[in-house]
Amino acid sequence: MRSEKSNGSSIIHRVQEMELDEVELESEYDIEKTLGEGCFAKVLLAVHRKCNTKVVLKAVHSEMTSLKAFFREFHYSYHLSPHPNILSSYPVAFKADDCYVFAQEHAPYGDLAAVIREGGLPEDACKRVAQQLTSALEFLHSKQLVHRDIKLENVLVFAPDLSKIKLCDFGETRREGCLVSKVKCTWHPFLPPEVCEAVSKEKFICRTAADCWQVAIVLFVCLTGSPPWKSADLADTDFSNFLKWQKRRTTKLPHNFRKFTPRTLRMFRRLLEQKPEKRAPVTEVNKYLKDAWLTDTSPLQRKNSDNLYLNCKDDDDDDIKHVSDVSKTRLRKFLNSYGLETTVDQKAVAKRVWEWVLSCDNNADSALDVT
Ligand SMILES: Nc1ncnc2c1ncn2[C@@H]1O[C@H](COP(=O)(O)OP(=O)(O)OP(=O)(O)O)[C@@H](O)[C@H]1O
Repeated sequence: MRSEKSNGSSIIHRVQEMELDEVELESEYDIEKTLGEGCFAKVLLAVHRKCNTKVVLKAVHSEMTSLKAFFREFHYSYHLSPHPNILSSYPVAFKADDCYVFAQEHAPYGDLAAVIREGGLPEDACKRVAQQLTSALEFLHSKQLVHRDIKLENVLVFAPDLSKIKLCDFGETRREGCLVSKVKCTWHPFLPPEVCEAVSKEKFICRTAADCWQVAIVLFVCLTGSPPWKSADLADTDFSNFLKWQKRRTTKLPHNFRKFTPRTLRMFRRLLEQKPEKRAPVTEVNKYLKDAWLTDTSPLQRKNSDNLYLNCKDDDDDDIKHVSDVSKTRLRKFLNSYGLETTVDQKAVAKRVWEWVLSCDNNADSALDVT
């Protein structure tokens, strides 16, 4: 076995902390808009006045996260940046008002949740996502890191035909083998069974296999437009039907898997293996990239294909934003009906975020951007 030092991964496990300068955000940056809002952070598109450079500022509320957690996210984000399918973070971190802030590059087309359409995306676009996401995770896993929160919102889009995507949000990233508790705020349908069954606050071992499961769910959603089940536990009929088929207790293929070719089914069977120790590594996906994935292209998928390429020719940012906002709201509503896995008091978070939004922004327009 190679030592950590010889494969160059030791630096990445040594999270560096530093003195954070206090910066008055509005005096150094023009805040153009709020790009996104997660459970703990607000993501702002800003122009650094002195350099006239457009950057994205991820501002994590200091009451909702520890300095240690902030440094960990900043450290991993920065050190993983060299990979072409990982969002680039800049070596810029500071404190502003009640937030810890670091800077990133801007993804002009938002996240994958905004692109997903009812009926699924065209097969070639899904394969492009598969290849790039796999490459990013291979890189992470080679450094013994586990992302732990692979979902549509954490895959950013740099080209509307999905020929360039990047993985982001390393707030939950941990070293493989360490003890972790459940990710606090994520979509339930994306959780692997070993995480679903862990009791809240209970610690369990962090494994790369969790990312492999989540990649499979992301690909399933890309190909069909919705997740395969509400929750990966036996009480969920869709999941238990899949499990019966997977374990060859029945030949009856679950209805939502019927559009896949035998090769795609094999890929899902291997990546969605119930036991993490038996689950295929993320590189499994590469074995199927040259195969056909869908038995037939549905009319909806054909329409979505036209839209995807139409976006490529369309230079009007506002139109793209409108289409993606509508799509994202639809998907969010849908996933909400499936349940958000969270131990966070959502009302308290929302109240605090709003207080913070109002106190951070001098300008009422940017506060209105928050969805
Ligand atoms: N660099 C970027 N360019 C464009 N949009 C971005 C960028 N970074 C984040 N976003 C948008 O902001 C959203 C939230 O970002 P991010 O996942 O980093 O925040 P978070 O608070 O960690 O979220 P979570 O709820 O997953 O913990 C993303 O889903 C995306 O829509």
